[in-house]
Amino acid sequence: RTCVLRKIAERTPLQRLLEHLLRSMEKRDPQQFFAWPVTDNIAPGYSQIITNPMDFSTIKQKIDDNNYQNLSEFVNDFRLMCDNATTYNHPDTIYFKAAKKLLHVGLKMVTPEKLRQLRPVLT
Ligand SMILES: COc1ccc(Br)cc1-c1nc(N)nc2[nH]cnc12
Repeated sequence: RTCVLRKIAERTPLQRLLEHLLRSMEKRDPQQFFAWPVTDNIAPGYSQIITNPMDFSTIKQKIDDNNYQNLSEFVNDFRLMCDNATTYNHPDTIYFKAAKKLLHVGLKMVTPEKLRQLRPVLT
């Protein structure tokens, strides 16, 4: 009988910060346009136009894999996700507009002032 030692996934402080920010950002995407990877079925030719796809589920996986070394890498993926939507979609589409709004709201969550307010909550 092999006794497998289960490594309980302990969260680093950075992972806890990023998970909190991810949850807050996901709330600002009620239509869930950014919840999952964009497929070529949904958006014809997407994979040819967007070379570095990104979405919230991928960001979540990277947090769980402890793939982000710092906040900036997380913010870069968030920005990439929004920029992809404004690259592929025309300005008069709901996706372009949703991406612009989401980027703006999301970046406001990571200002020094907002992060200072978070410290006691997360530590
Ligand atoms: C996962 O993507 C979607 C899911 C459901 C629906 Br309806 C639309 C999208 C979507 N469509 C397009 N053209 N551009 C995007 N950028 C991010 N989302 C999208």
